[in-house]
Amino acid sequence: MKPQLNLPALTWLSGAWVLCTVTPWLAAFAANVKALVQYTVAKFKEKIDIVTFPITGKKKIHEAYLRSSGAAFQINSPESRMTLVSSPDLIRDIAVATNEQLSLHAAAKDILKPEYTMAGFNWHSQRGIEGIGFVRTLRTLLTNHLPKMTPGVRGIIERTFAAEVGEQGSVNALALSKKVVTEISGYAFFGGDQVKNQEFMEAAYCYNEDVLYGAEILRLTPSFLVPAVGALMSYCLTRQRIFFYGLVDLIEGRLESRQESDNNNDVVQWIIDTAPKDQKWSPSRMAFEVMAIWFGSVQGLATTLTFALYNLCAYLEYIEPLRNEIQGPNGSKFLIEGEGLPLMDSFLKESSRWTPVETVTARRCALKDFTFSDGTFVRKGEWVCVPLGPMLKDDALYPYADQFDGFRFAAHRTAGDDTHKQPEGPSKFTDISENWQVWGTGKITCPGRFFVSYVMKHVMFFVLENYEPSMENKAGNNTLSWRTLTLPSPGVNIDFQSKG
Ligand code: HEM
Repeated sequence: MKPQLNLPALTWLSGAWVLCTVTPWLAAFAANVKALVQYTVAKFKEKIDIVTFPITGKKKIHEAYLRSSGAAFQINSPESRMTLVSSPDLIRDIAVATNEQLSLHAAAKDILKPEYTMAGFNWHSQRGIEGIGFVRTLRTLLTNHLPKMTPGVRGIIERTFAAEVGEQGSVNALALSKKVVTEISGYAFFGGDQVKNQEFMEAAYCYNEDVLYGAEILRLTPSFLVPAVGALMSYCLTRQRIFFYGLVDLIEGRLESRQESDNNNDVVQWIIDTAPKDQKWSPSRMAFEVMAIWFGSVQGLATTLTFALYNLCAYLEYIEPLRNEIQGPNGSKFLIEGEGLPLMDSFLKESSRWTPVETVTARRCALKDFTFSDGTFVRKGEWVCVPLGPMLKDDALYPYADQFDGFRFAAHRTAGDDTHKQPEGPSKFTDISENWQVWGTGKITCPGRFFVSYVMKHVMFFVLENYEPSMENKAGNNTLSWRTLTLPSPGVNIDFQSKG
């Protein structure tokens, strides 16, 4: 008998074979498609994050900080992926990293594009290779000189307010702050004679904004076009050249008349004196150094002062105690010693906590792969930062952080009993601490902070002595966010009524 084909069995068998071989393949295919879709969505989201970062970056950092419960977190920014750390241990990792590992200068170069925006200054990525004379210049020599500057500084403030406000009037707060800060900084940096050179001071006044706007355009330009756009920009930024060559002339003059220069007490002279002797800096190199410090100095100080004036107008109840302080013995002491005024000091510190200009600090570019002590890995070329803005609004660090308390940092015997206690006790505006990252961390802290405190106190002193300030538009939004910055909104005026 011929063997018969068992068709149903065969059909079942081939069906089983198809199921066994094709199903896993189908499953793998589906898994791959799913992974591809997920990857594409993630990449797309990353691109959206990057494109929208200038507008949403600050908010994203704040939200991620709240979710992180103290752990490191990552945010994509147009320049690089940022790893943000807020716990003391991880901040200490940044503080003790070597200059070859994490670089402030490389991150600053990415942001400011100085080779195009600062008259061609292409500084070294590693801090310290070309000396750090600027730290002694600002931290020691300028700070020690502050009390001697007081008559000159008071004269500048008086003249600027007379010209911009008069007996009373409504003026743009940022423009006024920039004017007065530029004049005082000019006096501290270049000396009394150079500030009389109007063309030079006009260029110095505009230089910061030219750098900021120029760098912003280059950051928005596709990378392959940056060299061409940058070269064109350098050509157009004529004020940078006026400022640069003005500084070169000033420095050459100082170097030629060495004897006379010994009488100069200003930043230009101290940069000449502290320049690394073994590197034989040219006048141009010294001029670049002054330009870089000038940029760091004027913009941040003018914006911080603007916010302090805003807060004085927003919280008018502080005017009376602050005025009593300047009219008492603390006021006279400040005019002689250039420091003090504990209530004013606390008010300025609270103002910086309330409205910090920068949301991140200790920004560093990893020059090589870097691993934090908790194992968080940062690839070469990426950035690390500290989320300063969210930390300053954290109840765990600042009790009732969502309330403005102008005297929270003052000793309670001077401030009264109704203020919120800081767990660590009273502190000064210029103090450095683990929680107060406003001035930086570790070996890189702001050497200009004593100058900042001195200038802000003098301007506030003058306002309290002479005016009753208030916001012209009380309901308006006075600030705006761009990237990680908080800036004064355009057109915000303060009404200065004569105190009578
Ligand atoms: C309110 C205004 C200011 C704030 C909030 C501020 C803040 C800072 C911070 C946070 C750093 C450290 C940078 C980092 O780690 O990322 C720094 C560095 C620096 N600041 Fe300021 N600063 C201000 C004004 C000034 C002024 C007025 C000057 C000059 C007179 C100045 C000169 C410098 C210099 C030269 C450095 C670099 C220090 C170094 O590399 O060792 N700053 N500043």
